Amino acid sequence: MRRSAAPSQLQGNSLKKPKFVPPGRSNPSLNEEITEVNLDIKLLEGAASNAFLQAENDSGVCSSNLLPTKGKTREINNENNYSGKCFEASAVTTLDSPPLVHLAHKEVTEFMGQEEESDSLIKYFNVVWCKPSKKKHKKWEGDAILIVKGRSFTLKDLEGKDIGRGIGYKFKELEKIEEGQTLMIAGKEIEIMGIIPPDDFNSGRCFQLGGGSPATPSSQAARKCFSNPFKSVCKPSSKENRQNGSQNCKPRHDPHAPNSLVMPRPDKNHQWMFNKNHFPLVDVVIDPHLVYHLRPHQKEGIKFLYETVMGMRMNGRCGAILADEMGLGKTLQCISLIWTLQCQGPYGGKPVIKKTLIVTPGSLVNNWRKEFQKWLGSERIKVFTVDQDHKVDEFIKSTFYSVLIISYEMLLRSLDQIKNVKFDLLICDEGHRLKNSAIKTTTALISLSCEKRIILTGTPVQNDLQEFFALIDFVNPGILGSLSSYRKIYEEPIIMSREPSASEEEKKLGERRAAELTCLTGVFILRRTQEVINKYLPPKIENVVFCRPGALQIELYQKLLNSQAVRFCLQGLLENSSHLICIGALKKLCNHPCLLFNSIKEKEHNSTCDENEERSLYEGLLRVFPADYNPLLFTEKESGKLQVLSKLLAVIHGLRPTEKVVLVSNYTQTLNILQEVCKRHGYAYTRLDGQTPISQRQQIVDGFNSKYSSDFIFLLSSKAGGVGLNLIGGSHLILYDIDWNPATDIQAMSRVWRDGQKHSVYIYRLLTTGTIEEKIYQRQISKQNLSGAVVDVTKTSEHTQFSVEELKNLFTLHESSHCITHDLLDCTCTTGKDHTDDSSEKFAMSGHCQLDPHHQKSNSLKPLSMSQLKQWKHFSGDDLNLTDPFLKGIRENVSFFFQNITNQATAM
Ligand SMILES: Nc1ncnc2c1ncn2[C@@H]1O[C@H](COP(=O)(O)OP(=O)(O)OP(=O)(O)O)[C@@H](O)[C@H]1O
Ligand SMILES: [Mg+2]
Repeated sequence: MRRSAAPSQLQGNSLKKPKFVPPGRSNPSLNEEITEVNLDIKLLEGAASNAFLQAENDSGVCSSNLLPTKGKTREINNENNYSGKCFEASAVTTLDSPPLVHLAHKEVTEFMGQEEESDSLIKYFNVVWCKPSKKKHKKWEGDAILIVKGRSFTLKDLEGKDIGRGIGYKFKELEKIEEGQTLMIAGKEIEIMGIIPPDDFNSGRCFQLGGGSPATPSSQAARKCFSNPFKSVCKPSSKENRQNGSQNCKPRHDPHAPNSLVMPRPDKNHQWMFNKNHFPLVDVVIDPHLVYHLRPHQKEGIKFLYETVMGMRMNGRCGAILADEMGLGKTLQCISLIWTLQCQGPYGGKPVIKKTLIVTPGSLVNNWRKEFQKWLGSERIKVFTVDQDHKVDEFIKSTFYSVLIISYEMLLRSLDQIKNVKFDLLICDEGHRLKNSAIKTTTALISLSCEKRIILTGTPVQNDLQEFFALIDFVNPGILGSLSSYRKIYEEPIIMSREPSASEEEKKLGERRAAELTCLTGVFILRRTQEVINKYLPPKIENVVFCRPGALQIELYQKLLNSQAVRFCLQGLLENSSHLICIGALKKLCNHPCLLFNSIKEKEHNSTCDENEERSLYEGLLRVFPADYNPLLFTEKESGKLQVLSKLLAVIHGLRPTEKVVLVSNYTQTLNILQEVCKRHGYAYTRLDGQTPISQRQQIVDGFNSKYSSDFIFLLSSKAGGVGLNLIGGSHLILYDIDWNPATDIQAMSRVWRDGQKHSVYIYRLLTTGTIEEKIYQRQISKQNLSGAVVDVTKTSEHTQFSVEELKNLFTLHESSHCITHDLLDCTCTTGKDHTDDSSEKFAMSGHCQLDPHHQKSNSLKPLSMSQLKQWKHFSGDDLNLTDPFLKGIRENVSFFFQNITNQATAM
């Protein structure tokens, strides 16, 4: 887009130009409400007919012109400067500028009669605007989008906000608008910079970069991002230095060697921006020592990271999100990048970075150190990990280390010191925790001046598009504009288009905006799914096991459902979060009745009057327990799941005595019970939960993974240690309970099926049949709201708000069903229903249902959908044809199984 003098005139009057912000730089001063962009088309369509009604209510309308009179132009002006004033447009012509069209008057009477002007007459233009002046060199104040339909127009700034509107112009004048023309509208002088194709408007692209493509440096701020990335490393050099430099300018490794991995060369534009000293171009070649180990997707990933942090993919924007699914080796890709940039660079071979900061969850600090050691040995890169005995000070004082690895918690504590260090590269591992820009960790990291930022995450966005914005804005600040403009331009249309009541028009707009957002952010986000490493991994056998509840559980469950508290919830009589207390009690009961017993006792001893609901929930429950009930002496048969678990452990131990089990729960109290079961059966175990000191975590993990370890079971709290851990010592993973957020469960399940795993992996997810656990599972697999909109945007964690209908469903026990999840699938097979031997045979022969044969079975770690679940094999617990030896061993207490095998061809 030709931009004439506008950008050059920005200098020196920053206060007045906040809206001249390219790639949607945020404009915090903008508080006014923004007109809904997604309704533009509607607005414009309605504009003609509603014009007079609107005018009457619009404070910006000149009252004397309320009823337009013949020969007068009506102006609607939203700008404060002009508010309430009737702007009489006058011809302002300068010698050099193109002739200014004075938009002239209209015939009001004609106006109403000419509504038939068709939709196809909507036109969009890029413009720059300023206050009217006769000066030759205009002081353009901002970019804007001019939308013209028939006789009406709307002028929007790049945040999507209306900054001017008008109706009633002579059709001819609006029709003949062309590039370079200057107009006076809405009290502003505008220059038409170019025509915007309708697609660019509908996609929202025109609001970014003033209509330029992401790869074109089209604006001031985009150029500003080209701040010399090498300035700290590659000092401006004298002629002499340059010559010396040139002599050493050979690639560090042979770019022509077989299997060499050479990074893409910067293009002319990049060279012009960053190689002012005209150093010779040198190939950046990844150390063959590393290349030897790299998987193909990792080679691609390194190229992607290299190009992104070098500002080669997007106008000097240096932030990247590597969102590969879990276990794809994001750590190795980053280590390769660090090692490369620390030793090499494209201009004269000068290294690009000196110091790197890696921020990671506490339990992974030592895992990073180990990975550096694993791939680069201890001599190449000197890595400093912060812990209680090794403080940031030590790193600062020494010139020995180039990489600082620190936990998020420690970062907050040492922020002041860290701010004093010049880091050239910042890597945030498990960076989805930065999804909230208000939290301390995010603000702390934002405050670091480092431009090259990488977020690593296996679960990029768990909740919503605003969280997605926070991640994007962290790595490439301002790229999506301010939060308010992002909401108007992307979030609202996308969400609106997914509402069942969305009109065709809204649907289309939402789709286009989603596509545009994907396109815009896709330049610096890379996500590969687990499929890419499947072939390097052993088979995975995933089972969902529906466990029959014990008699005590059923009785207590019914009592809970009949309690006054639950009844009030269902009648919508309780306003606060008492339904969560009911849900919590049911979940505890599913894990084991003794957990519920403990809660009741606890409430008995220290209840306050505002806990009436909880007491009413528990009323009469103690009588259901045996009189001498001792929670410490709990039995396995009291809980369906515990009974199955106990059998399962015995079967695994019996059939595969050398294999190990990772046993996961979300609750420490439940882990205590599971630990007690280990003790009772004499199983050697180790445990990692929120209480485990960070310094000990890696040791515990290493111990378990070691082939010399005698531990049979690893007790893991998914919330504390679910992310990032490598637990390949275990080949069986049992999820004892279920979380509302599928990402938590997926994270936990991904700990064992990853690179380095030698055995077939067995995953068991235990659910209590007919209970709330099944409902949560269904919610996990059926809720896909925004999935696929941008990245894996899955809105699932909203578990605090339920409609009465939803609560009714949650608070129902389905005693007679073998598996309500299967009942819901509308599967024609008779498995799980009362069936004869015949029917079970029929099912066994077909292996599994194929109700949806066109649906591709996916091995990716995305939350399952109902239709994917239909593809899984399923068996009732009493299926005589059950061949899986593990399932056979536990079938007695199981009402139903779902099973899915990945990499079956090589299944052992
Ligand atoms: N090319 C490779 N060859 C062999 N092993 C590899 C390779 N790449 C990675 N690994 C190993 O795979 C395991 C998983 O890697 P890593 O921890 O980096 O995964 P990740 O992508 O960070 O997953 P998560 O999202 O769960 O943290 C590690 O033990 C790592 O050493
Ligand atoms: Mg990781």
